[in-house]
Amino acid sequence: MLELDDVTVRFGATVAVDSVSLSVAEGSVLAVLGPSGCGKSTLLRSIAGLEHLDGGRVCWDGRDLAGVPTHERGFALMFQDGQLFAHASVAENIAYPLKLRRVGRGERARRVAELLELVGLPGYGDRRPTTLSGGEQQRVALARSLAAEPALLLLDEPLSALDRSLRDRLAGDLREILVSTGTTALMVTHDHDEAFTVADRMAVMLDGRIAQEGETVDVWRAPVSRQVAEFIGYETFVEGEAAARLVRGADGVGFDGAAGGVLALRRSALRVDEDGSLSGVVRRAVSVSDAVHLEVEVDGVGEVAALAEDPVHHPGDAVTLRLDPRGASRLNDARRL
Ligand SMILES: Nc1ncnc2c1ncn2[C@@H]1O[C@H](COP(=O)(O)OP(=O)(O)OP(=O)(O)O)[C@@H](O)[C@H]1O
Repeated sequence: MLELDDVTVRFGATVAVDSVSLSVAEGSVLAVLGPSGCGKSTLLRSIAGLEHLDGGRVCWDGRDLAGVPTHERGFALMFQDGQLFAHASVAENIAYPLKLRRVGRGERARRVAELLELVGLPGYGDRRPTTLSGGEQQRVALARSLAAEPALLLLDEPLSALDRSLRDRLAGDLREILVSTGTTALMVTHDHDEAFTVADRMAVMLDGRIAQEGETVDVWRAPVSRQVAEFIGYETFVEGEAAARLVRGADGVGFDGAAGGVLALRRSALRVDEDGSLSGVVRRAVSVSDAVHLEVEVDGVGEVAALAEDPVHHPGDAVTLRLDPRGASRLNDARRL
């Protein structure tokens, strides 16, 4: 089990990691999710032993790792660009950590075949990394990271260099591979969908601090602050009477406008529906791959982000919306960190 206790890392006047405490249980996957510059890579590097800690402790199974060099921690690292050795074959790349551990030739070949199978690239052993697609290269990098059966796998934006559709597919595969191998992992990413797909738990990091940590579904459903909500994809924020009006008649939200607080809504929470109880006027309509993104001025509420299935709505059109409570969350100010 990995435990971080008040970890702090400074670069001059910049506090890149500010008193971070987190744990990752054996066999589970934690995603540290945050915007560019929030300190997530520095946090990962400090776990790997690549940064000097200005405060706090990094412990593995109860043992403080201060003074334990990177190569003796038993952790593996995987980066955005897999950093494969271009001059070596795929099989040699994957076998590299095994060679370092003096695993014999026959056993190495057996493990390489097994790992290529695991990452969906059987028969690719003799290829050079430069002849592979970006997604295939990341699969090879993952196989190499898993070769030595690391106690902890540290993943730094492992899918960021890939295009969207490939990233979605590989995120699902990554999840399956980590679960099937029982790997304990910590992944840093700025992509909330990726965090949701790959991890069991999610820690949202803002300005060097952990703003919220919990099971991915819980963080997804109940962000503790507007900043966290915005970062995980909530787009509309309303309060007071406007919020009460929005949820009136929608079961399951239970928002009392008079009690204060903010109602956060994902775009998917407001859908065009001819039986919907909210009426408004379309201000903007943008078609995306499988839906239409609308901005709708709702009477007595203001402009909200909504979703339509067909591209039949134009600015100025009157529409009615239905609220789906699964995409709505009441931000609880009391729990704000
Ligand atoms: N070696 C360094 N020297 C000085 N400042 C640094 C150093 N490394 C990181 N920083 C600063 O620390 C802060 C956190 O950087 P870090 O790379 O950890 O963020 P990040 O969340 O991983 O961002 P990104 O997603 O853009 O990589 C930033 O303000 C950055 O400029």
